[in-house]
Amino acid sequence: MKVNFEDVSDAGSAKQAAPILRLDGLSKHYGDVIAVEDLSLDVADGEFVSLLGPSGCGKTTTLRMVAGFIKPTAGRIGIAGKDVTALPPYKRDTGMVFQNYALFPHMTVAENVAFGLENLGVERSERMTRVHEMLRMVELDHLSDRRPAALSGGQQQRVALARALALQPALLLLDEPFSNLDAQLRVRLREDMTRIIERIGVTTLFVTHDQEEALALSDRIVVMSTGRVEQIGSPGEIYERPSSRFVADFIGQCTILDGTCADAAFRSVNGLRLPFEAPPWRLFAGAASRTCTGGRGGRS
Ligand SMILES: Nc1ncnc2c1ncn2[C@@H]1O[C@H](COP(=O)(O)OP(=O)(O)OP(=O)(O)O)[C@@H](O)[C@H]1O
Repeated sequence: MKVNFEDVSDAGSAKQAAPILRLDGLSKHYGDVIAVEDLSLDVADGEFVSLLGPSGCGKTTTLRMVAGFIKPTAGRIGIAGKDVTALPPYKRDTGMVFQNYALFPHMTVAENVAFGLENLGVERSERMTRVHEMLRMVELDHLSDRRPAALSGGQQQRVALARALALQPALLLLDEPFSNLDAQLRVRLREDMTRIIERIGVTTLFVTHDQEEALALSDRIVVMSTGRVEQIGSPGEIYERPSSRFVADFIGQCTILDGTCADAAFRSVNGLRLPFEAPPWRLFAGAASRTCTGGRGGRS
């Protein structure tokens, strides 16, 4: 898929419904290692898109190029109507939540959430209003004076989300935010986070290697393998019409007969063997406040 990059700068004009994120031919090579190769993608306003694939497929490199922490070898990145390819992270209008929370240990919860706002020059009273609004949203207002070490993993990750959202970013970047949490907490935090993200309506790019998570949460999924895009589609499309053996294998461990996923194939989800008609997002539909039509019910 190739995109025309020229109309990104029209995002503020009346004629567009320009994407919030546009990647055009994005590549990253480390010598002979191809981390990401020729990735093009548009993410619409309010969309929740997952980068999904096995370890080493280039998900994190892609997210970090979008955030501005890694310089692409080739290609361009547009965010909210601006070519940001050459801009530093703090000028990109993104908020990021990392796998390991990345909170400042010497600061209180409120100070952590306020930190980015201070850097942006938001004045004190506005800063305090936004900090408490965000902490109320993640239900941690009562812990605003605690330091991160006195919080559980789930609470720390909610602080990290509050910190990212306090910046009111055009694009929220989530780098495996649930992977350090135990299974039960993971599901609970996932529900909380997706409810908040949906309420705010912020456009989100989410990195995960967890098929079930991607199927349950996403409007669209980008399946990657060895730096390349294998398929982009809604959870329903990816699950029911995998475009390659790799996608079929990776998404559902379905049985492949004669090169196609056979109708009789069964998929394994949480140790259960499910027939094709019971796609896994249905298992999460209630938990993740989703409809049963696939992922987030498709806002696009
Ligand atoms: N600084 C680097 N130097 C050389 N190779 C790198 C570097 N960073 C990443 N790579 C390689 O680029 C490829 C993509 O890495 P990346 O971290 O993006 O994968 P990933 O899909 O996020 O994997 P994981 O799920 O394990 O985090 C891998 O083969 C990795 O070894």
